[in-house]
Amino acid sequence: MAPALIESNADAVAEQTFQKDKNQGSYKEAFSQSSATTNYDTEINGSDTVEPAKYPNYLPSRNGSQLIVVKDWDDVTYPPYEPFDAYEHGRDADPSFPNLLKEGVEVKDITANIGAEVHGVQLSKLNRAGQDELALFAAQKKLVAFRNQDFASLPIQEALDFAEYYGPSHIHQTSGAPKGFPRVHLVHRSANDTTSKDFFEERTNSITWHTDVSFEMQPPGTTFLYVLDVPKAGGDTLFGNMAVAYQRLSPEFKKRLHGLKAVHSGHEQAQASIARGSVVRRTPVSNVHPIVRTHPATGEKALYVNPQFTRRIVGFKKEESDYLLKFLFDHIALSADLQARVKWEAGTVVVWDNRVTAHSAILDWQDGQRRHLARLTPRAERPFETPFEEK
Ligand SMILES: O=C(O)CCC(=O)C(=O)O
Ligand SMILES: [Fe+2]
Repeated sequence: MAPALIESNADAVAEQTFQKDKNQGSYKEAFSQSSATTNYDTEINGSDTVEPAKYPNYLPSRNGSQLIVVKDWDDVTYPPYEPFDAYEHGRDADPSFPNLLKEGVEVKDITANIGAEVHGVQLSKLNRAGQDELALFAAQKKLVAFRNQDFASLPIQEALDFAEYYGPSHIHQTSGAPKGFPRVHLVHRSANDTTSKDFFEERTNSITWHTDVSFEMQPPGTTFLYVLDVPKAGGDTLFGNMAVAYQRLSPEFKKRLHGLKAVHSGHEQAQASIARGSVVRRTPVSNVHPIVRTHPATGEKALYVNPQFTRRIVGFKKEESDYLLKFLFDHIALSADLQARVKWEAGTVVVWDNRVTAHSAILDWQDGQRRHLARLTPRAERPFETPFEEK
């Protein structure tokens, strides 16, 4: 049986993987749902009795975001995505970052392999050159936590306009959105939500490594996540450096991975949403991407597979594919030496590059506290690969 957490939440923001139960013709959850859930059932538009949201304009709304409940694939809100020419602003950046990291700005690496924390920059005030530098800086550091930002207090449209410099927003197929802003992806667990207990009745941990919506033909690149309400302790987000994960492999193993492609599927996430009586906004898709992708600004190669959406290596038999993917997923999950966790505090905006990282929410905070974040998700180029190079 699926954990009660799934059943009591109308929508799951974090991507999930479900397995088809062939006998029943229904979908069963096969992997953990992360802590990132949007709960329509217990709270709509701020009717929470425990602790009001600091940013009620960012609470999930069904009507405002034109969500509809669909029972089959005929009745969807948005048409399929068409290919578009992505422009990589990181390529235009001055690598000495004169507009982003002006004198007095403090940059502290979070770990040796991934992440930086920055004080003294106001993202919303960056000029275009500074925005270009931000794309390159995020690609190099993989994730950057900017503290004391005004993003959450800006009109939502202004925050969206800032992010859309990097590419057209992704509209999530199942997640919640604030009223009138379907292009904002919400991560929300209300203060009166007590379903984590049920979750851990069924699961030993909540870690769900993924890269966002990798099933799309043109998945996101530079991505923004900012905090609205945060628990007193816990609710951190884990990030892993997938370029270092690639570099760690032996030359012979890397050579074998080059040229391989894998199927990434969004079908199960959509089906699971329908099974919960929730929403699907677009006909679900699968896409094939290279297992090693190259970053368009840095030229760096990175592993591009994740346990939430990557299903099968093209051309391999099932057992071969399962075996290799299990190794890669374990490699990503176990390599704490290429990971960092972001501790959210009021005013934090994390900018990360979804092309060269994986991440996971962590469900560990005490019930009775709201956790509420918003994600802006510009879409980028179709993943591509460049040949293996002997180092
Ligand atoms: O809730 C979190 O910490 C992360 C959620 C997430 O995976 C996302 O917004 O892409
Ligand atoms: Fe995510």
